[in-house]
Amino acid sequence: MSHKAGFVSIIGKPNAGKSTLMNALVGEKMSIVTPKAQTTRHRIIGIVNEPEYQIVISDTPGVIKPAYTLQASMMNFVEGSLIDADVILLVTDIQEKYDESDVIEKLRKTDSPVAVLINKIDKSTEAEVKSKIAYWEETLHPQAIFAISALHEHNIAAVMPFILGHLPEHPPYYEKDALTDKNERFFVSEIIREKVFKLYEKEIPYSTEVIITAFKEEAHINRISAEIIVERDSQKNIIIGKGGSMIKKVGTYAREDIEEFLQKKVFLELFVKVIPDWRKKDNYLKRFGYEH
Ligand SMILES: Nc1nc2c(ncn2[C@@H]2O[C@H](COP(=O)(O)OP(=O)(O)OP(=O)(O)O)[C@@H](O)[C@H]2O)c(=O)[nH]1
Repeated sequence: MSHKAGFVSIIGKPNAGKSTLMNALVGEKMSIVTPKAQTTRHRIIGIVNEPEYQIVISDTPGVIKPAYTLQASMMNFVEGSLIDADVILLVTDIQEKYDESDVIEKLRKTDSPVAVLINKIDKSTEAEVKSKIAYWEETLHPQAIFAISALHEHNIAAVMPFILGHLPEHPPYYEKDALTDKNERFFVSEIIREKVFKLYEKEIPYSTEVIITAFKEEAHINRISAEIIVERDSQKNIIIGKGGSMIKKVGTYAREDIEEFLQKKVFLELFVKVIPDWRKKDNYLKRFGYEH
């Protein structure tokens, strides 16, 4: 029996709905989804496995002009994901307010087949959809254009045949029962980071990193310790909140989701640590997994 396998990269502006689309395609809550821009920092790989094919999907950080070292390193992931992709899915919010010319520039340089996915059509009229389709036809001449709602899983089924049509014959790259190449610790830190994104405002989420410092698996409970890293004492105070009220909320919400994810009882301990200007320091970026 012939087998197809290949790499699909999802790219687009911050908040366009890339993570939501990947979750819809992979069918599991794989990368974190929040209403704030730039929550996806790493390349996350989700894998769709069927007897006759294996699709490896990367969800990339939103394309932005880098303002500091962390963002420059985030953009390296995007460049890398365009080079090794068999299929590129460009996700664009139908109400996009950002200038998308930098994304379009990147795509003009690639030889891989591109589909434009006009997302969030649940928030628009038919006339808006038609005019957006015409715009993308004209601007990029992609191999295909789909009008979708990733959140409501509308028209997602149409994307699969496009992907499969462009996937080369190839043996599987990963074990056929693999869902992702990231480990449980990674997802646990992502869940905690998601709560930080949801509970704090302004620059706080962007100044934060979460490190899992202990992960002990016992028969009926996992004991997990994590550090929330911030850049300044003032941010530490905000993270902790009055009498520890805020950090308690982070801990409670995160623990509930981690228990659901691991299907096990969890004891979660959180610490807040200040590392001045960690986002500008190469050694910390490296340690936190942002290759440079
Ligand atoms: N109404 C509507 N909202 C959507 C749809 N798809 C995604 N969203 C919402 O848009 C927001 C951003 O979605 P994400 O999937 O996190 O976007 P992203 O492109 O991965 O964002 P970054 O990781 O910041 O680059 C979330 O609040 C989603 O629920 C959709 O089809 N319709």
